[in-house]
Amino acid sequence: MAAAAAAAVPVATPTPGRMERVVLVTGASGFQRLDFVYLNAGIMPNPQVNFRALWQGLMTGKVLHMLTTAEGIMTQTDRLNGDGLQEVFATNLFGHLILVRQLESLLCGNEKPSRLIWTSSSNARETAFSLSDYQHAKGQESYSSSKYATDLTSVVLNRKLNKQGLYSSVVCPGLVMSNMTYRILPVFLWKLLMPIMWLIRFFAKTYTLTPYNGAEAHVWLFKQKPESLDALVKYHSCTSGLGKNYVEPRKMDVDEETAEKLYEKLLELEKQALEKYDDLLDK
Ligand SMILES: NC(=O)C1=CN([C@@H]2O[C@H](COP(=O)(O)OP(=O)(O)OC[C@H]3O[C@@H](n4cnc5c(N)ncnc54)[C@H](OP(=O)(O)O)[C@@H]3O)[C@@H](O)[C@H]2O)C=CC1
Ligand SMILES: CC(C)CCC[C@@H](C)[C@H]1CC[C@H]2C3=CC[C@H]4[C@H](C)C(=O)CC[C@]4(C)[C@H]3CC[C@]12C
Repeated sequence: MAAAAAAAVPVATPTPGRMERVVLVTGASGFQRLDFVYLNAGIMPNPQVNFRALWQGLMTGKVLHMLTTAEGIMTQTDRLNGDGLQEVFATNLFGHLILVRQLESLLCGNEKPSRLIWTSSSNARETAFSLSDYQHAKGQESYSSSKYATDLTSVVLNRKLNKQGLYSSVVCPGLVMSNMTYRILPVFLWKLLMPIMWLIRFFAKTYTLTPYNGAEAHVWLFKQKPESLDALVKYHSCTSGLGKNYVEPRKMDVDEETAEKLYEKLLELEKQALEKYDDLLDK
């Protein structure tokens, strides 16, 4: 059991709507402690790319920023899930937070520090997020909002739980070919674009393109001492034009007061969700 407990535990993080799976997947009672939890599940439903804006970006010198962050060129349409929550918020952030809170006793107060590693994105943007609409019911940038809320949540978790030996980090894997990106453009088009993207990579180092390259920051973080990491930094997987992988730390644009306020709202929502699913939880 000690060996199992010392291993990194990859968990699919279900949305609260699939609360049964939280208990099933964690099998929490079988472990004495957890060293690493990677929080990676994510969705981007109904993505729309504004190619006209991308073209204008080319004319105005903003194209590289657009190609790496998708700022100003991507929108999504979100919907409510079966629990009455915005689906992107619930999947990309809230489901993970519920999981973390359920695992808190295994993550905190251990001899060795425990680690949370959230897959965020360079698409996270403050202007897409609003405290008064933290689930992003009103806008069309639910993905960006959910990733910004993820960054804020990680910052608060560090403030609250570092003393108890829990450290949280956020990473961006860069642009990776995955099921998510294959829903943005068809696979054949991405394949045709590949030579162009290899060229773009000479200028945009976050064009990691493969899951292997995209995992560079995840693997790098696994090897770092958590005390040496900066809670206000996002760790980006990068690949050079010649294909060498490395990690670039970049300061996040986060306000700690907003982070605290968001966390209060998340805890309130968690309380409501747990009351609703009380009978399913392993007590
Ligand atoms: N691809 C990219 O360019 C980038 C991706 N990211 C982030 O990386 C992470 C992984 O995405 P990526 O690999 O690209 O995309 P994929 O679509 O390939 O993977 C998403 C994963 O999330 C799981 N998932 C989705 N919804 C739920 C749910 N409700 N409950 C449980 N699991 C769920 C999926 O499981 P299943 O298949 O069983 O549904 C799947 O394993 C995401 O957080 C994404 O935002 C960040 C930056 C860039
Ligand atoms: C010549 C090609 C590369 C043109 C492709 C245009 C768009 C389909 C893509 C340009 C930028 C891409 C993205 C940037 C950031 C990603 C972000 C980090 C993420 O988390 C999910 C995917 C991205 C939004 C991605 C999506 C496709 C682009 C908009």
